[in-house]
Amino acid sequence: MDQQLRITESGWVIGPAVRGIRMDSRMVEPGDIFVAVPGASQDGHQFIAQAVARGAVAVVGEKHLVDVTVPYIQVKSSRQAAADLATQFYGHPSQHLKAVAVTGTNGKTSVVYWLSALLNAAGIRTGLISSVINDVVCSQEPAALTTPESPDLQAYLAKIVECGGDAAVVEVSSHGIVQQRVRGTQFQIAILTNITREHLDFHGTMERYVDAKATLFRMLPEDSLGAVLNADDEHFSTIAAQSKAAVTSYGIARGALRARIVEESPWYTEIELQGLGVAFQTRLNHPGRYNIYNVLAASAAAIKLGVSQDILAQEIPRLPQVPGRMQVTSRAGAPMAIVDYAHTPDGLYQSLVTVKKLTTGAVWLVFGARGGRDRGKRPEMGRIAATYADHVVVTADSPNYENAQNIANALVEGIRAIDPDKLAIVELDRSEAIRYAIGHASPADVVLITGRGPETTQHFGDRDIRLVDAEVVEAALQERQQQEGNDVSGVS
Ligand SMILES: CC(=O)N[C@H]1[C@@H](OP(=O)(O)OP(=O)(O)OC[C@H]2O[C@@H](n3ccc(=O)[nH]c3=O)[C@H](O)[C@@H]2O)O[C@H](CO)[C@@H](O)[C@@H]1O[C@H](C)C(=O)N[C@@H](C)C(=O)N[C@H](CCC(=O)O)C(=O)O
Ligand SMILES: Nc1ncnc2c1ncn2[C@@H]1O[C@H](COP(=O)(O)OP(=O)(O)OP(=O)(O)O)[C@@H](O)[C@H]1O
Repeated sequence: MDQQLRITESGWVIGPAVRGIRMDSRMVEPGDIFVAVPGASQDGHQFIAQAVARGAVAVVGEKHLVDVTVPYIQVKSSRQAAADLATQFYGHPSQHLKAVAVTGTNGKTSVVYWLSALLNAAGIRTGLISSVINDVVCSQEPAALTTPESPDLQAYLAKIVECGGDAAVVEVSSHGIVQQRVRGTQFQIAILTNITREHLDFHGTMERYVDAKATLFRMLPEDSLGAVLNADDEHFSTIAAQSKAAVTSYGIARGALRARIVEESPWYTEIELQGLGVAFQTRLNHPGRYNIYNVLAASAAAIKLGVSQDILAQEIPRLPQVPGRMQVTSRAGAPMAIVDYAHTPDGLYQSLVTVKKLTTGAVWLVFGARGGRDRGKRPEMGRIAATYADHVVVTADSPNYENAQNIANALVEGIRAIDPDKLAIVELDRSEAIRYAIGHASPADVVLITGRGPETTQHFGDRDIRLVDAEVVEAALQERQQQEGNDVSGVS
């Protein structure tokens, strides 16, 4: 076969027989180009022979290698090459779309879902790339990462174009930015929700974490529709200063688009949106002040993309439930159970203060912390749990390769520092922990289960367990009902 990959002074030349770009040898099919990436736990260069055996027609890598049996091109950065190759191979799909990036510590998925709902309601056919699903307008599949690797992202964007999409809303993690997964994607708008502590295992310091987020805004072309930034966030000025493109701000206290709170109830907020050419009153049927920020972010971007005030006023009250975010299950005579994805200190704080307003009873919190991630946030999350919950059940999240008991101990340390009496129990079996809280709570109480939202798999080293919090909640509520039925029949 003719050589299918060359690099020239003007860039990559990809042959007509190339079928795709792969960074994982296990996914290689005949005709693919394999890009070997040195990773945190493995080195992609070790898998070149496997990729070639599976039919790779060319290989790109960072090491000097002489024994590769197909054309091998050495580059400075494999991740950069993968992004450049993928963007070119898929025909620069973002240039045919209104592409919007959403980044921030918390709220990305909510904003991505809500913005795509607003755009679709306005007749702008919108694809959605998120940590929950990747929806390419004519089909969708579950997501593996928050931001797909660059070849996958470009393939999704190309599919959105092929399916007749007009826009794409992409959830962009800080890992994704640093690992160049969005390189080559031409965004028209980049949204920042907020920046609080997270992922310091990966970034090292808050300064580097903020700078990783800022990279996305440095990437925005001057003639794009610009940055949409939370004016109430403490990092607003730092990020705004780095955008060459226009900055549109939003907020409750300040911002070009502001939300005046007309009426605040535990379950909804009546808000008046003012600025950017709109002024109207509407109702957000999702609890929590943080969701006002999420709707502001989505609305500001929607307005920039031409969505009218009438559509916003009509659609905001029916914005969808984001899977696993404040997902409520209630049964008569039993405590209300809420599954939420809060997994950062600020997310947990927001979630707890919101839930506290939903009940006159006590708040039970069932939570853990993910293994292999930012250890420093654990005692802080323990302190927040003890401050805002009435009873705390410590359990396992996905421990990954860490010891679940050690993770729990770090959470307990934070709880004990505030109030040892808040700790109801440490139960590492997550199903049992949820059962315990639902079994012991009073009907007026709320049981909040945080950290995993809609996730379906708990990872213990190399062992995976299927576990969906909402399913365990259902089973626990049924058990409670049965138990109460038995108790009543026992009495009579
Ligand atoms: C910490 C991190 O970002 N890890 C990512 C990184 O893994 P790594 O560097 O450890 O890769 P590795 O396992 O050492 O393998 C190195 C290379 O060899 C390849 N390989 C590996 C095995 C094999 O048999 N054949 C093969 O070709 C891998 O595909 C990879 O390209 O590169 C891999 C592939 O390029 C990613 O899949 C992997 O994401 C893992 C799955 C992950 O969980 N990442 C999380 C931390 C992540 O990125 N999360 C953010 C969001 C976080 C948030 O918002 O909370 C996200 O965007 O999803
Ligand atoms: N604007 C916000 N500010 C603070 N906390 C928020 C905000 N929006 C949502 N949260 C909390 O964070 C949790 C995760 O929300 P969401 O999934 O929208 O964020 P995310 O940034 O996409 O997280 P991830 O990237 O890890 O998927 C929610 O369940 C809620 O508890």
